[in-house]
Amino acid sequence: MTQPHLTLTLGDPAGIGPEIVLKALADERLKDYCQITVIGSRSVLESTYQQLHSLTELVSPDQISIWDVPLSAKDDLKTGMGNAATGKASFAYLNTAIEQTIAGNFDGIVTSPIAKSCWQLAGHDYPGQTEVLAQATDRDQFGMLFVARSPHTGWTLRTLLATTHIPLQQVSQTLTPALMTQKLDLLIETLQENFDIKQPQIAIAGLNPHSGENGQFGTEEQDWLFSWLEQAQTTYPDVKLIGLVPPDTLWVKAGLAWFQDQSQSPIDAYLALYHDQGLIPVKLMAFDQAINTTIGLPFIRTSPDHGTAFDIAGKGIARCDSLKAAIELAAQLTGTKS
Ligand SMILES: NC(=O)c1ccc[n+]([C@@H]2O[C@H](COP(=O)([O-])OP(=O)(O)OC[C@H]3O[C@@H](n4cnc5c(N)ncnc54)[C@H](O)[C@@H]3O)[C@@H](O)[C@H]2O)c1
Ligand SMILES: N[C@H](C(=O)O)[C@H](O)COP(=O)(O)O
Repeated sequence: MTQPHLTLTLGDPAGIGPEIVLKALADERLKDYCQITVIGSRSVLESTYQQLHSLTELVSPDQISIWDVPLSAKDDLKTGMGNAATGKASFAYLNTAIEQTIAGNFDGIVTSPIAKSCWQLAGHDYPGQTEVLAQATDRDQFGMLFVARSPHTGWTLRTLLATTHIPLQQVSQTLTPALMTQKLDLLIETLQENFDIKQPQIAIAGLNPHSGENGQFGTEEQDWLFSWLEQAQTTYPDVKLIGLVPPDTLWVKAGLAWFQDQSQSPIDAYLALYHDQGLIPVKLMAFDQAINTTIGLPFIRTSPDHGTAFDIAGKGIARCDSLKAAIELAAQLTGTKS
């Protein structure tokens, strides 16, 4: 089987993207999994290399495949200071990757972090890269799945977010039976098709404290979530749906399976109802291992679970582990894409 040819976008050029790209690609083992072409500014990679190669191990830009998307001469680039120019540049890197992947020149996309605020400054009103990818591929059913394999026990934590970049006060009104069904359908398809888990066990979080405590602390569970779950279990007799688990204890066994013994949790995936309900435990346990995987696209797209880290950009101390894990997962899943 030929190796997948992935494209890796540079992300916001003022963030840690250029540094972690050169750090990750310094690992020769990645060549065992895939070919990689970086899409971004060659000059930014060269200046990052000049600035940091004496502090940390980096691959030289002349040793890697780069699809150069130059910064415009007037772009004001200061490492650690995202702005409209860096937002414009990172938006262009992503769109070039999408165009070339749709054209069949790449098998999948790995995206380095962008700053949503810089996209806004550049006039691109998207909540993130996920929505750009979905719009460009005409997909209205897609999901944000975080995948992380424990370096302690080998157990894999998978967490799908039912809602993502919306204000907390909008979560309850955004959650509907149709949305939950859409996300659960995608999750089950992904577990069965891409992870070869034919009869998955999926835990679903409640929304309110203690899942509403019989309506005492909120009524969404009683009003519709419990009946939706019952219906969903009937729809999927081969899948074990567990819930609505009170969110404050939902992750306890995941923690034991992550740090102590994988048999502590038989759960193949967690369905969290909103961004931080799912990502606080993911990033607490697995910050350096977790991979953001967009499900529902016609091609594989992964991304590290962290952002542009403007506060440490240019210091040579950013870790590339999550990016490397994203590259490895993209290579692995490209082979299984149905
Ligand atoms: N995948 C993505 O594109 C992605 C993910 C999350 C946040 N963001 C965006 O990034 C910007 C900054 O977000 P934030 O500050 O909330 O989160 P962040 O992940 O950029 O940083 C949070 C903290 O973690 C540290 N950190 C992050 N990545 C690290 C790494 N690889 N190695 C060492 N330390 C690391 C940072 O120094 C910072 O202290 C925002 O605009 C946000 O929207 C993008
Ligand atoms: N919510 C993700 C995280 O915290 O890692 C990230 O912001 C996703 O954003 P994109 O849609 O731009 O991948």
